[in-house]
Amino acid sequence: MAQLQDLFTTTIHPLLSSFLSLAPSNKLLYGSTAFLTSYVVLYMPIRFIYRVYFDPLSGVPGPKSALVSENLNKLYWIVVPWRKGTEAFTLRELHDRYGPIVRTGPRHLSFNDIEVYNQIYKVNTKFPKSLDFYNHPSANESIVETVNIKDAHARRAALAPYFSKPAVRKLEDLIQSKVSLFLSRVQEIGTNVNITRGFRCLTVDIITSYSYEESFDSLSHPTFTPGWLLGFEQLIETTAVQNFLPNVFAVMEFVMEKFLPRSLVLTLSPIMGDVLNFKDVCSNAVLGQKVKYLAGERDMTTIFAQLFEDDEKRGRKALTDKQLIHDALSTVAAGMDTTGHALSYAIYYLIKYPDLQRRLLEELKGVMDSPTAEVKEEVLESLPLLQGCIKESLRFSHGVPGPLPRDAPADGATLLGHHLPAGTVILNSAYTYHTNPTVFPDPFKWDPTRWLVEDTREMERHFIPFSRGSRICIGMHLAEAELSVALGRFVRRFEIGFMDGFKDSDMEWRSVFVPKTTGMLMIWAKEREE
Ligand code: HEM
Repeated sequence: MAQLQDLFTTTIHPLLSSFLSLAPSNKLLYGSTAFLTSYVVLYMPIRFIYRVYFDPLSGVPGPKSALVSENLNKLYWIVVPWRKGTEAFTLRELHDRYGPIVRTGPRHLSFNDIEVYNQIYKVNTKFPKSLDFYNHPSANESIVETVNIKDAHARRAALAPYFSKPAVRKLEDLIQSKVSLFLSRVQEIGTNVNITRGFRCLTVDIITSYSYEESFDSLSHPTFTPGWLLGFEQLIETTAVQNFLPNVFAVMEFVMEKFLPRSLVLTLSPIMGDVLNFKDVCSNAVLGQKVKYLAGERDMTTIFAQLFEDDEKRGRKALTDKQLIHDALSTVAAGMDTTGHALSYAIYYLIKYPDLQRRLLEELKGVMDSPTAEVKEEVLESLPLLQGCIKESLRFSHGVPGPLPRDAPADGATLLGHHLPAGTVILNSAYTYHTNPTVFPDPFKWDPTRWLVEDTREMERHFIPFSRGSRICIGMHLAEAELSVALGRFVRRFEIGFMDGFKDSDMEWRSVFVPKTTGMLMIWAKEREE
């Protein structure tokens, strides 16, 4: 006790007194330096030791460097240029090194075990989407980012009837007519066709016609490059930053949207300008429709119309304007790039492997006697090689390749023999499952014939482009119909080839929520003679 008193009078007291006698600006400087130093030199090492040896997750294998700081881990994927968007690849490597469960951060566990996956992504799951990830200010009130299980269930229930298989069958005329328009536009352009963007325009015109009665009319753009698409491409680039600094992004967005003329925003930050333009297109579409609906135009058969009013029978409130805008934005995003990307991969590989293209053409000729013949989706769905090409392209594009994080429930969970306390964030990446060499031999080979064998059950069990369970992709049947009709009719109609200058490396991707290729798929297309 006497020693403590000595320490106080000889060291601490003089230090404190001289600190208190400093000028206020010096006080701030020395105070923050002392705080930062003790944070880095004392707090961080002690916290690190606790995480490595004493934390409830300390028994889970994984790189110890990942336990230093949650924020540094996130920052790593944002600021190191060559690591941007490569998290999915790293997670797969970590599973190769450490096994089916890896601790990838202080609170983060990644899994590579399909039974665990099925337990988490199931109907009536107790594992909600994690706010650690679903917090992007531009979409955090959308259905996709609704983390509360009950709220998400109510919002899905309102949309589900519009996306069931029978409902999508009723959309066949719309899908076929948009595909016809798309094919004639491709024929007209003929050379230097940016088919990556072409497929995006096709899928977005379908989903916007269904959502708002009027499509964005992207297919009529001379080069498939409408302004809003550039905005979308920029928005998707900002997802990691939005996730890391949601409040900063939200404030920036708010200030730029409400207080600055758009021309100035476009000069100061072209990315933000494009993002806001894209947001405007989506919000004008949905709010414009709401005005018409509330003015008495009630005979709309679109997805959004029923969300403008309370549904007393089901105890559901009308969506707020912010929810409507976020849904409009995320439905376009969810439905466009995923489908477009799978179609681009199919075309890329069919050009690369002409023998497979010839085989597919023969199959298609069996149901379409001329390059421009009509064919029902139902018929295309029954063609084994076409469906093999679609499955393989979905396996290669993954839907969302990186983790779709879920939280451990409030009372924790035990997975693969480890207890996960509440607050644990659980990661599962489609990329890891889709490239498992035991299930998909030679996994990086695009091989649609792997789906033509008698027993595909093991592959199907590991095939998760649309996710599973109560948060499975709501647009899955629509996407499947678009994929069959667009790919089948495209290959039957055109001879195709790469443009000079196109390189295989243009199709390499990194994950910005959805995959983003380094370049665009540039092709020529010429109508077949027979
Ligand atoms: C090949 C095409 C598609 C793929 C691979 C795909 C994939 C996915 C995946 C993996 C999820 C789960 C995301 C998560 O857990 O956070 C999802 C959710 C969703 N998808 Fe798709 N999607 C496709 C097409 C579509 C289409 C055409 C629509 C049309 C509207 C759509 C609308 C949605 C919506 C609204 C959700 C959120 C569901 C929820 O959170 O409960 N998707 N999709």
